Amino acid sequence: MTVTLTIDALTVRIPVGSAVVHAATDVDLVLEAGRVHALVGESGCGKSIVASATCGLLPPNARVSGSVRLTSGSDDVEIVGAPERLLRTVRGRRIALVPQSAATYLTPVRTVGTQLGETLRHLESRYGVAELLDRVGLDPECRTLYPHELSGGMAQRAAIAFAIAGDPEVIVADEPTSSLDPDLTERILTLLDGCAGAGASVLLITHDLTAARRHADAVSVMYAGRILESGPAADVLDDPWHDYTKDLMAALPRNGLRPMPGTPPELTDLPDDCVYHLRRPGTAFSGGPTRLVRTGARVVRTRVGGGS
Ligand SMILES: Nc1ncnc2c1ncn2[C@@H]1O[C@H](COP(=O)(O)OP(=O)(O)OP(=O)(O)O)[C@@H](O)[C@H]1O
Repeated sequence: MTVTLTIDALTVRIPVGSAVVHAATDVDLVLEAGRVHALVGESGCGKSIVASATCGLLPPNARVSGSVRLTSGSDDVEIVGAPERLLRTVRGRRIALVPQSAATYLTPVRTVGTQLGETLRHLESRYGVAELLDRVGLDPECRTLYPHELSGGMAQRAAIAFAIAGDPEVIVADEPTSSLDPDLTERILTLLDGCAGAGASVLLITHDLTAARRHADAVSVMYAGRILESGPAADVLDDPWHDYTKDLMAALPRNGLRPMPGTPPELTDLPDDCVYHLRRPGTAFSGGPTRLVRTGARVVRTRVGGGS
């Protein structure tokens, strides 16, 4: 059965003291079954907030509008605003999150094996503890370790084992390889490819544009809470249309390491419009109202009445 996760006009505002963080603005994303969709963009642009929203795990004081809809045949579940008892039936079984700070999700006083075993029983999983640890490249002996005995990379792999335990329809992996060496990175990304190959929708949040190019079918580029460009990964990353994506690509070592202009903005009390023109004066894509314009399989945020 084809399952999709459709994020539609997702907007998240988080009050912090007397200010408001514009953590996500009008985010549209469609995750299709059997495909890896990469979400890229600089630190603090809102990628993890989108990840949390897909699993109903936003901070309790967040103000959320828009929709995150899981569709499978005639079964339609809306995540935004769903009661916790419904979310509990969805998390792990239908949508699983590989959190960015993997170690903090484990209970410190129980071994990895005990916690993973409980998760497997709860999800009525078809896997065993040793089998899952092996799939993520961990020695099955790791079952006897406590979370504080895991390195950052081991904790990340343990988090992936928890996420895939229930064969979820959607896997949201928030920088799952940031603490791993190149070999393990490749192994984990290949494992996620395999999950997509078996029918899952995978959202891969990453700073690694080369990995996104190699492993993702589609990519969305995010800046200051907004999607600026989306489309097939090879098209967008080899031939970017938006100036922001061009700047990101030009900053890669293989493209000459040209530094990004300026620095990313604070997301506190941003104006209503896209703000990339403040970093790159003269860009035709930002500076005034913008909207996402579709051309074939590609979508690019374009200035209304003056875009390129
Ligand atoms: N619990 C929270 N309360 C208030 N603001 C938050 C909270 N979580 C995230 N933010 C803010 O929301 C914005 C987006 O953060 P987010 O973590 O989603 O960025 P990111 O793109 O995932 O960054 P990175 O690549 O560094 O992980 C940032 O300004 C961040 O400070």
